[in-house]
Amino acid sequence: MTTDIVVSAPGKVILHGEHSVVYGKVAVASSLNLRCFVHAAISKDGDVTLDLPDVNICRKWSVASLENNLLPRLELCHDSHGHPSPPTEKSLHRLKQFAEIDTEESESRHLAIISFLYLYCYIGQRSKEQSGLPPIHVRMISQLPVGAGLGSSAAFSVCLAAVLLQLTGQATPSVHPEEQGDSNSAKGAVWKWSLDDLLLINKWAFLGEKIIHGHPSGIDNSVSTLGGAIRFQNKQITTVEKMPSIKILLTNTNVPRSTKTLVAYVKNKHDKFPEVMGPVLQAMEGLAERSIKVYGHMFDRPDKWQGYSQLEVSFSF
Ligand SMILES: Nc1ncnc2c1ncn2[C@@H]1O[C@H](COP(=O)(O)OP(=O)(O)O)[C@@H](O)[C@H]1O
Ligand SMILES: C[C@@](O)(CCOP(=O)(O)O)CC(=O)O
Repeated sequence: MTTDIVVSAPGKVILHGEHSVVYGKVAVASSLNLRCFVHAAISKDGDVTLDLPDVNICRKWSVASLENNLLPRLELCHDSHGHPSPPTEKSLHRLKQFAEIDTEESESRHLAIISFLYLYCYIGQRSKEQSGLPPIHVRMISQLPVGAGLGSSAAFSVCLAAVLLQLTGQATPSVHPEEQGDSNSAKGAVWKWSLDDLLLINKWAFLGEKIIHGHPSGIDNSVSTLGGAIRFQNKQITTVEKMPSIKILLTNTNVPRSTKTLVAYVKNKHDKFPEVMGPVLQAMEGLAERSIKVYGHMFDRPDKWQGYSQLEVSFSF
């Protein structure tokens, strides 16, 4: 059994279509060179530990209490497409009770605990390695600012899904043949996931995102799982093959905000003013499609400056 692993996943920037992607419009996102790292191991003390120093959380539970007091009280069901469903109202209440989180007013950072417990129970009970839930120690550290729109929650969810699937034998990376590292051991080697495993990780990471976000489009977890740049619409992912290397200045205002609250704010506007919001979302899609073409031209031609001025038109709208 795998006992000691490190996994990382990148943050993202949504270049076009932030928010409109939630309403099925085309969006473009690119991964960033800022990553979330998780170290996970089978623990020797028989406990489950969740250590999240970035959000000042460290919790420990015994496997026995998780198996006896939480797992049997959760409604773990699949939707009509066979995908794992987010917690029902009842399950959410029980998760919060178990984690001793205020059931009425929980902070966004506490959703990381709920997400962990739900994914741990759901994935853990399907373990191919052992009967019963595994005792594990999980520590996560991120280079991404939390709540700054760079996909910290998605990178968190991707790392979480990947380590849980790997520790329970449901997904296994293999050493990349051309990058073996030290020939006597796997140390220094580059590990790669198969596409099937990546899609499995993405599926579970989406569940984590649903817990933290409410109603995510799925773009963040998809680009964080697959890397590179993607075009995304209604859960359909296409790699943007002709993506030029461009410079983007990202500024952290140091004013954190909750994506869940912002998405709910836009939904409220959409519900109240559909005749205004409809054309706005359509226009955003037009800009996304136009920009994909500009990226293609920039990729093909060595003189990128002309492309930058065309991109400026998209961004200045
Ligand atoms: N490094 C981390 N450690 C623990 N939880 C994290 C971390 N990064 C993100 N999260 C979870 O994601 C939430 C932030 O998500 P969100 O509001 O969508 O911001 P972002 O735009 O950064 O994704 C945090 O409150 C926490 O629940
Ligand atoms: C606002 C939205 O388009 C992107 C959210 O990104 P972030 O979690 O704020 O980094 C929501 C979504 O696509 O699910």
